[in-house]
Amino acid sequence: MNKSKVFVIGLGLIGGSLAKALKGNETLYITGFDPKKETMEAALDLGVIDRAEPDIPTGASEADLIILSAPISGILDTLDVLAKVTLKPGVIITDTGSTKRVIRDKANQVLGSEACYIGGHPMAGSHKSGVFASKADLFENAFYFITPEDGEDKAKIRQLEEWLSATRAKMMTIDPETHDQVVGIISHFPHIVASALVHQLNRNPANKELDLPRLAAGGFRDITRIASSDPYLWQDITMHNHDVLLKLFDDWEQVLHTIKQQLVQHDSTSVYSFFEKAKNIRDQFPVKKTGILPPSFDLYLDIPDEPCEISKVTGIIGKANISIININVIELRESVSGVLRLFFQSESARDQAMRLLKDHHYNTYLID
Ligand SMILES: NC(=O)c1ccc[n+]([C@@H]2O[C@H](COP(=O)([O-])OP(=O)(O)OC[C@H]3O[C@@H](n4cnc5c(N)ncnc54)[C@H](O)[C@@H]3O)[C@@H](O)[C@H]2O)c1
Ligand SMILES: O=C(O)C(=O)C[C@]1(C(=O)O)C=C[C@@H](O)C=C1
Repeated sequence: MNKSKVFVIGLGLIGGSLAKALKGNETLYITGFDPKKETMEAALDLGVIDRAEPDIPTGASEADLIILSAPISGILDTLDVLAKVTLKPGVIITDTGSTKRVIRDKANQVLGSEACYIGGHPMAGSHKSGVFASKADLFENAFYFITPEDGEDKAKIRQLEEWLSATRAKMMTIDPETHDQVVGIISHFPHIVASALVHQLNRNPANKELDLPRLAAGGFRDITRIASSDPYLWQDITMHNHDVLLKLFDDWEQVLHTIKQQLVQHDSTSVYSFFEKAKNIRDQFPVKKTGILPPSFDLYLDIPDEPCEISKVTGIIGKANISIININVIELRESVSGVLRLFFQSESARDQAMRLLKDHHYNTYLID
């Protein structure tokens, strides 16, 4: 069979996950490049790609689809490199960058008019980075933004969507400007807020004495999970969506100012409305299977108070190559058996872990 060649440039979390998903399509042959030698080797060893390319021009010149999945600055640099390569006629170039306007402008500036660049952005990810965190099902049920230019050849858009359909994501066409505003609200600004909450905790004098992270319960952990993301990636994203974010700071300051004034004035009715309105809106969010806010699938189990009990549990799960995204020990005091709460990224991972632990005679249960 004459396979179409997909060349993935940047084999981290997103490039690796896309490569793995696209490998599920037998009509595609996946090649890859990453400037980090150890990432290339790992991508080959893990079977993420079929072939490692020695450099970008070599891989790009043979490709039918080129996917740019480096950090945004790397995507911009790669466009400069691609501009000097003789590409196959009909090749489609897409990217996964978290902002779209800057990349579209650069593609228009450096690629010839015959080149077909169609922007893309899968709306799923993680606070983890790198090829080892990549997963074939990362994008399942998530939205996948496609940002073609007005007048783009419809057959090309269909072809790209068909190749990307192996991700089982939901394709949505949007223009780059609207895209950047939308992701500013639902992704970029929340990352700033999550990191700001961590800074707020850290600078409070009580932190020195009481070690506040130790005391923080689920709420603080949930809302700040994304603050564990790669700082370089988020410097890069926020600097490339600068104008949208500055406007959102104005909105944010207004929201905080309003609730602050209500508290200053002891206006309990308005304070109630503040929380009630947010709850009503939040409660109507559609339930997601995976995607923008990957839910955690939690498993509880009783553990005896014995040395190394937690590492025994994580060892059993780790051996089966199942990732635990978080662990919480509930009421484990000396000589008293406790409850361990394990968080998984998917229902199937949680259920598999449950079966394994049952096989090892642990008492496991689910709580809604
Ligand atoms: N992390 C997320 O949740 C998420 C979600 C959707 C989209 N994105 C976007 O996808 C892209 C990749 O993000 P990621 O999370 O996979 O990051 P990552 O750090 O896991 O992977 C990036 C990879 O690109 C490589 N790289 C760095 N500079 C390069 C260059 N100049 N040319 C080629 N490769 C280069 C790195 O070595 C690394 O392997 C970014 O543009 C990001 O904005 C990220
Ligand atoms: O789930 C996470 O950890 C993410 O940060 C994923 C997330 C997001 O903010 O929702 C991050 C960046 C993207 O471009 C798309 C998705």
